[in-house]
Amino acid sequence: MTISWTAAKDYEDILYHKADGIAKITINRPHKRNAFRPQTVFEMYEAFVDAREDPEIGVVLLTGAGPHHDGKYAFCAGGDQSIRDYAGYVGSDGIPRLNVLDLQRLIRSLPKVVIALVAGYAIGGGHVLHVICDLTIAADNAIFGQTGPKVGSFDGGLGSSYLARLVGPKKAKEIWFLCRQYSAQEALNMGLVNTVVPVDQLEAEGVRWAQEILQKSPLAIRCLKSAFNADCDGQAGIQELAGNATLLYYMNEESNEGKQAFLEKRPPNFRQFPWRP
Ligand SMILES: CC(C)(COP(=O)(O)OP(=O)(O)OC[C@H]1O[C@@H](n2cnc3c(N)ncnc32)[C@H](O)[C@@H]1OP(=O)(O)O)[C@@H](O)C(=O)NCCC(=O)NCCSC(=O)c1cc(O)c2ccccc2c1O
Repeated sequence: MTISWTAAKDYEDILYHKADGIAKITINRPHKRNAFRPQTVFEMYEAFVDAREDPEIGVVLLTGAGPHHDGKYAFCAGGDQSIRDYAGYVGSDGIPRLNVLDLQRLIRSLPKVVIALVAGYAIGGGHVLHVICDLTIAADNAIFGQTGPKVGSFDGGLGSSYLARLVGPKKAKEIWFLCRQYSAQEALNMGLVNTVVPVDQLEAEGVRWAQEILQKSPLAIRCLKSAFNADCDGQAGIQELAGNATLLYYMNEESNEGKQAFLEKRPPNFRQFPWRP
Protein backbone atom coordinates (compact mmCIF):
# COMPACT_ATOMS: atom_id res chain seq x y z
CA MET A 1 0.00 0.00 0.00
CA THR A 2 1.64 3.25 -1.10
CA ILE A 3 1.05 6.58 0.54
CA SER A 4 2.44 10.03 -0.20
CA TRP A 5 3.98 11.32 2.99
CA THR A 6 4.43 15.06 3.49
CA ALA A 7 7.01 16.34 5.96
CA ALA A 8 5.01 18.08 8.71
CA LYS A 9 7.99 19.71 10.42
CA ASP A 10 11.78 19.41 10.39
CA TYR A 11 13.49 18.13 13.52
CA GLU A 12 17.01 17.06 14.43
CA ASP A 13 16.35 13.65 16.02
CA ILE A 14 13.04 12.61 14.49
CA LEU A 15 11.19 12.68 11.19
CA TYR A 16 7.58 13.79 11.24
CA HIS A 17 5.25 13.08 8.33
CA LYS A 18 1.53 13.15 7.62
CA ALA A 19 -0.72 11.69 4.92
CA ASP A 20 -4.43 10.90 4.60
CA GLY A 21 -5.34 11.03 8.29
CA ILE A 22 -2.15 9.29 9.44
CA ALA A 23 0.85 10.86 11.21
CA LYS A 24 4.21 9.07 11.23
CA ILE A 25 6.88 9.78 13.84
CA THR A 26 10.26 8.19 13.09
CA ILE A 27 13.09 8.17 15.62
CA ASN A 28 16.07 9.08 13.46
CA ARG A 29 19.27 8.13 15.29
CA PRO A 30 20.12 4.84 13.55
CA HIS A 31 23.84 5.17 14.48
CA LYS A 32 22.68 4.70 18.11
CA ARG A 33 20.08 2.03 17.28
CA ASN A 34 17.60 4.93 17.69
CA ALA A 35 18.37 5.38 21.39
CA PHE A 36 16.78 8.59 22.65
CA ARG A 37 18.27 11.62 24.35
CA PRO A 38 16.16 14.34 26.06
CA GLN A 39 15.96 16.30 22.82
CA THR A 40 14.65 13.25 20.93
CA VAL A 41 11.93 12.91 23.53
CA PHE A 42 11.05 16.63 23.48
CA GLU A 43 10.73 16.46 19.69
CA MET A 44 8.58 13.33 19.84
CA TYR A 45 6.43 14.97 22.51
CA GLU A 46 5.89 18.02 20.30
CA ALA A 47 5.01 15.90 17.27
CA PHE A 48 2.54 13.79 19.28
CA VAL A 49 0.88 16.99 20.59
CA ASP A 50 0.65 18.25 17.01
CA ALA A 51 -0.98 14.97 15.93
CA ARG A 52 -3.37 15.16 18.89
CA GLU A 53 -4.43 18.71 18.02
CA ASP A 54 -4.89 18.00 14.29
CA PRO A 55 -8.52 16.92 13.71
CA GLU A 56 -7.54 15.32 10.40
CA ILE A 57 -5.25 12.82 12.16
CA GLY A 58 -6.79 9.65 13.62
CA VAL A 59 -3.81 7.29 13.79
CA VAL A 60 -0.14 7.84 14.64
CA LEU A 61 2.54 5.40 13.50
CA LEU A 62 5.65 5.34 15.70
CA THR A 63 8.75 3.78 14.18
CA GLY A 64 12.54 3.90 13.94
CA ALA A 65 14.71 4.90 10.99
CA GLY A 66 16.79 2.21 9.40
CA PRO A 67 18.52 0.09 8.47
CA HIS A 68 21.83 1.57 9.65
CA HIS A 69 25.01 1.28 7.50
CA ASP A 70 25.74 -2.12 9.08
CA GLY A 71 22.39 -3.39 7.78
CA LYS A 72 20.79 -3.63 11.21
CA TYR A 73 17.38 -2.23 12.07
CA ALA A 74 16.15 -0.70 15.33
CA PHE A 75 12.86 0.62 16.58
CA CYS A 76 14.56 2.11 19.65
CA ALA A 77 17.31 0.98 22.05
CA GLY A 78 16.03 3.08 24.98
CA GLY A 79 17.81 5.91 26.73
CA ASP A 80 21.16 7.02 25.27
CA GLN A 81 23.58 5.57 27.81
CA SER A 82 26.43 7.83 26.68
CA ILE A 83 24.68 10.87 28.17
CA ARG A 84 23.24 9.18 31.24
CA ASP A 85 24.46 10.81 34.43
CA TYR A 86 23.30 11.18 38.01
CA ALA A 87 19.51 11.73 38.00
CA GLY A 88 18.88 11.04 34.33
CA TYR A 89 19.81 11.71 30.74
CA VAL A 90 21.61 15.01 30.24
CA GLY A 91 20.79 17.26 27.30
CA SER A 92 22.53 20.35 25.94
CA ASP A 93 21.18 22.44 28.83
CA GLY A 94 23.07 20.23 31.30
CA ILE A 95 19.89 19.20 33.13
CA PRO A 96 19.34 15.47 33.80
CA ARG A 97 15.90 14.20 32.84
CA LEU A 98 13.74 11.07 32.59
CA ASN A 99 11.40 12.88 30.23
CA VAL A 100 10.39 9.73 28.36
CA LEU A 101 7.91 9.19 31.22
CA ASP A 102 6.02 12.33 30.08
CA LEU A 103 5.96 10.92 26.56
CA GLN A 104 4.60 7.58 27.80
CA ARG A 105 1.69 9.35 29.50
CA LEU A 106 1.01 11.45 26.40
CA ILE A 107 0.84 8.39 24.16
CA ARG A 108 -1.57 6.66 26.53
CA SER A 109 -3.82 9.69 26.87
CA LEU A 110 -3.78 10.55 23.15
CA PRO A 111 -7.42 10.24 21.98
CA LYS A 112 -6.19 8.61 18.77
CA VAL A 113 -4.71 5.22 17.98
CA VAL A 114 -0.93 4.87 18.23
CA ILE A 115 0.64 1.93 16.37
CA ALA A 116 4.28 0.94 16.93
CA LEU A 117 5.98 -0.40 13.81
CA VAL A 118 8.95 -2.39 15.11
CA ALA A 119 11.81 -3.49 12.88
CA GLY A 120 14.95 -4.72 14.63
CA TYR A 121 15.64 -3.87 18.24
CA ALA A 122 12.98 -2.68 20.67
CA ILE A 123 15.13 -2.75 23.79
CA GLY A 124 15.07 -1.14 27.26
CA GLY A 125 13.14 2.14 27.28
CA GLY A 126 12.55 1.51 23.55
CA HIS A 127 10.76 -1.70 24.42
CA VAL A 128 8.60 0.18 26.91
CA LEU A 129 7.65 2.65 24.17
CA HIS A 130 6.17 -0.09 21.98
CA VAL A 131 4.49 -1.69 25.04
CA ILE A 132 2.52 1.47 25.78
CA CYS A 133 1.45 1.99 22.16
CA ASP A 134 -2.09 0.75 21.45
CA LEU A 135 -1.01 -1.77 18.83
CA THR A 136 2.34 -3.19 17.70
CA ILE A 137 3.13 -4.53 14.25
CA ALA A 138 6.46 -6.35 14.26
CA ALA A 139 8.76 -7.02 11.35
CA ASP A 140 10.05 -10.60 11.17
CA ASN A 141 13.49 -9.30 12.23
CA ALA A 142 12.20 -7.59 15.39
CA ILE A 143 13.95 -8.30 18.69
CA PHE A 144 12.33 -7.43 22.00
CA GLY A 145 13.69 -7.17 25.52
CA GLN A 146 14.39 -5.21 28.67
CA THR A 147 17.95 -4.52 29.84
CA GLY A 148 17.39 -2.44 32.97
CA PRO A 149 18.87 -4.76 35.62
CA LYS A 150 21.88 -5.32 33.31
CA VAL A 151 22.66 -1.64 32.78
CA GLY A 152 21.57 -0.25 36.15
CA SER A 153 18.06 0.95 35.44
CA PHE A 154 14.43 -0.11 35.73
CA ASP A 155 11.02 1.16 34.71
CA GLY A 156 8.74 0.28 37.60
CA GLY A 157 5.82 2.18 36.07
CA LEU A 158 3.99 1.21 32.90
CA GLY A 159 7.15 -0.54 31.70
CA SER A 160 6.58 -3.29 34.26
CA SER A 161 2.96 -3.10 35.45
CA TYR A 162 1.44 -2.61 32.03
CA LEU A 163 3.80 -5.18 30.51
CA ALA A 164 2.40 -7.65 33.05
CA ARG A 165 -1.10 -6.81 31.78
CA LEU A 166 -0.02 -7.76 28.27
CA VAL A 167 1.94 -10.94 28.84
CA GLY A 168 0.98 -11.92 32.42
CA PRO A 169 3.02 -11.37 35.60
CA LYS A 170 5.21 -14.48 35.29
CA LYS A 171 6.35 -13.66 31.76
CA ALA A 172 6.82 -9.97 32.61
CA LYS A 173 9.06 -10.92 35.54
CA GLU A 174 11.04 -13.26 33.29
CA ILE A 175 11.52 -10.45 30.76
CA TRP A 176 12.79 -8.04 33.43
CA PHE A 177 14.71 -10.44 35.69
CA LEU A 178 16.58 -12.35 32.96
CA CYS A 179 16.97 -9.54 30.37
CA ARG A 180 16.76 -12.00 27.48
CA GLN A 181 15.99 -11.08 23.90
CA TYR A 182 12.85 -12.44 22.19
CA SER A 183 12.10 -12.92 18.50
CA ALA A 184 9.08 -11.49 16.72
CA GLN A 185 7.43 -14.91 16.72
CA GLU A 186 8.01 -15.34 20.48
CA ALA A 187 6.58 -11.85 21.03
CA LEU A 188 3.50 -12.79 19.00
CA ASN A 189 3.05 -16.00 20.98
CA MET A 190 3.11 -14.13 24.30
CA GLY A 191 0.65 -11.43 23.18
CA LEU A 192 3.27 -8.69 23.11
CA VAL A 193 2.57 -7.77 19.47
CA ASN A 194 -0.47 -7.93 17.20
CA THR A 195 1.07 -9.40 14.08
CA VAL A 196 4.37 -10.16 12.35
CA VAL A 197 5.10 -9.23 8.73
CA PRO A 198 8.16 -9.31 6.45
CA VAL A 199 10.34 -6.28 7.18
CA ASP A 200 9.85 -4.80 3.71
CA GLN A 201 6.09 -4.77 4.30
CA LEU A 202 6.13 -3.21 7.77
CA GLU A 203 5.10 0.31 6.86
CA ALA A 204 2.55 -0.83 4.27
CA GLU A 205 0.93 -3.08 6.89
CA GLY A 206 0.89 -0.20 9.38
CA VAL A 207 -0.79 2.02 6.81
CA ARG A 208 -3.32 -0.73 6.04
CA TRP A 209 -4.24 -1.08 9.74
CA ALA A 210 -4.44 2.71 10.08
CA GLN A 211 -6.71 3.04 7.06
CA GLU A 212 -8.98 0.32 8.43
CA ILE A 213 -9.19 2.13 11.78
CA LEU A 214 -9.89 5.46 10.03
CA GLN A 215 -13.10 3.97 8.59
CA LYS A 216 -14.44 3.59 12.15
CA SER A 217 -16.20 6.08 14.43
CA PRO A 218 -13.66 8.52 15.96
CA LEU A 219 -15.74 8.97 19.13
CA ALA A 220 -16.18 5.22 19.61
CA ILE A 221 -12.44 4.62 19.23
CA ARG A 222 -11.65 7.55 21.53
CA CYS A 223 -13.95 6.25 24.29
CA LEU A 224 -12.72 2.68 23.87
CA LYS A 225 -9.07 3.73 24.22
CA SER A 226 -9.75 5.60 27.46
CA ALA A 227 -11.92 2.71 28.70
CA PHE A 228 -9.10 0.21 28.06
CA ASN A 229 -6.66 2.42 30.01
CA ALA A 230 -8.91 3.66 32.82
CA ASP A 231 -8.38 1.07 35.54
CA CYS A 232 -4.62 0.82 35.01
CA ASP A 233 -4.22 4.61 35.01
CA GLY A 234 -6.14 5.17 38.25
CA GLN A 235 -7.64 8.64 38.85
CA ALA A 236 -5.95 9.97 35.70
CA GLY A 237 -7.58 7.18 33.68
CA ILE A 238 -10.99 7.91 35.17
CA GLN A 239 -10.47 11.62 34.48
CA GLU A 240 -9.87 10.81 30.83
CA LEU A 241 -12.87 8.53 30.53
CA ALA A 242 -15.04 11.11 32.32
CA GLY A 243 -13.66 13.85 30.08
CA ASN A 244 -15.00 11.91 27.12
CA ALA A 245 -18.40 11.66 28.82
CA THR A 246 -18.37 15.46 29.28
CA LEU A 247 -17.34 15.94 25.65
CA LEU A 248 -20.30 13.84 24.50
CA TYR A 249 -22.63 15.66 26.92
CA TYR A 250 -21.52 19.04 25.50
CA MET A 251 -22.57 17.75 22.08
CA ASN A 252 -26.10 17.10 23.40
CA GLU A 253 -29.25 19.32 23.51
CA GLU A 254 -29.68 18.79 27.24
CA SER A 255 -26.28 20.27 28.03
CA ASN A 256 -26.84 23.10 25.58
CA GLU A 257 -30.09 24.05 27.38
CA GLY A 258 -28.11 24.75 30.57
CA LYS A 259 -25.64 27.01 28.78
CA GLN A 260 -28.34 28.82 26.73
CA ALA A 261 -30.45 29.48 29.83
CA PHE A 262 -27.45 31.03 31.58
CA LEU A 263 -26.64 33.24 28.59
CA GLU A 264 -30.32 34.27 28.20
CA LYS A 265 -30.61 34.96 31.95
CA ARG A 266 -33.61 32.58 32.35
CA PRO A 267 -34.15 29.40 34.39
CA PRO A 268 -33.14 26.26 32.49
CA ASN A 269 -35.96 24.03 31.21
CA PHE A 270 -34.58 20.56 31.89
CA ARG A 271 -38.15 19.15 32.26
CA GLN A 272 -38.21 18.65 28.45
CA PHE A 273 -35.55 15.92 28.77
CA PRO A 274 -36.33 12.34 29.85
CA TRP A 275 -34.86 10.49 32.87
CA ARG A 276 -33.88 7.50 30.77
CA PRO A 277 -34.06 3.96 32.21
C1 LIG B 1 20.31 -2.66 21.07
C2 LIG B 1 21.50 -3.59 21.15
C3 LIG B 1 21.06 -4.96 21.65
C4 LIG B 1 22.05 -3.73 19.71
O1 LIG B 1 23.23 -4.52 19.73
P1 LIG B 1 24.17 -4.53 18.45
O2 LIG B 1 25.28 -5.48 18.73
O3 LIG B 1 23.36 -4.76 17.22
O4 LIG B 1 24.71 -3.04 18.29
P2 LIG B 1 25.77 -2.27 19.19
O5 LIG B 1 25.63 -2.58 20.62
O6 LIG B 1 27.10 -2.38 18.56
O7 LIG B 1 25.20 -0.78 18.98
C5 LIG B 1 25.43 -0.05 17.79
C6 LIG B 1 25.78 1.36 18.17
O8 LIG B 1 24.66 1.92 18.85
C7 LIG B 1 25.03 2.34 20.14
N1 LIG B 1 23.91 2.15 21.07
C8 LIG B 1 23.03 1.16 21.07
N2 LIG B 1 22.15 1.31 22.07
C9 LIG B 1 22.52 2.43 22.71
C10 LIG B 1 22.00 3.10 23.84
N3 LIG B 1 20.90 2.70 24.50
N4 LIG B 1 22.63 4.21 24.23
C11 LIG B 1 23.70 4.68 23.58
N5 LIG B 1 24.23 4.09 22.50
C12 LIG B 1 23.65 2.97 22.08
C13 LIG B 1 26.22 1.49 20.52
O9 LIG B 1 26.97 2.10 21.52
C14 LIG B 1 26.92 1.40 19.18
O10 LIG B 1 27.63 2.60 18.97
P3 LIG B 1 29.17 2.57 18.45
O11 LIG B 1 29.56 4.00 18.41
O12 LIG B 1 29.91 1.72 19.42
O13 LIG B 1 29.07 1.93 17.10
C15 LIG B 1 22.60 -3.04 22.04
O14 LIG B 1 23.15 -1.89 21.43
C16 LIG B 1 22.14 -2.68 23.41
O15 LIG B 1 21.95 -3.54 24.25
N6 LIG B 1 21.96 -1.38 23.65
C17 LIG B 1 21.69 -0.85 24.98
C18 LIG B 1 20.24 -1.04 25.34
C19 LIG B 1 19.99 -0.44 26.71
O16 LIG B 1 20.49 -0.93 27.69
N7 LIG B 1 19.21 0.65 26.77
C20 LIG B 1 18.99 1.41 27.94
C21 LIG B 1 18.02 0.77 28.93
S1 LIG B 1 17.54 1.83 30.25
C22 LIG B 1 16.39 2.83 29.47
O17 LIG B 1 16.26 2.84 28.28
C23 LIG B 1 15.59 3.77 30.27
C24 LIG B 1 15.37 5.04 29.79
C25 LIG B 1 14.61 5.96 30.48
O18 LIG B 1 14.47 7.19 30.02
C26 LIG B 1 13.98 5.60 31.71
C27 LIG B 1 13.18 6.49 32.42
C28 LIG B 1 12.59 6.11 33.61
C29 LIG B 1 12.78 4.84 34.11
C30 LIG B 1 13.57 3.92 33.41
C31 LIG B 1 14.18 4.30 32.20
C32 LIG B 1 15.01 3.39 31.46
O19 LIG B 1 15.22 2.16 31.96
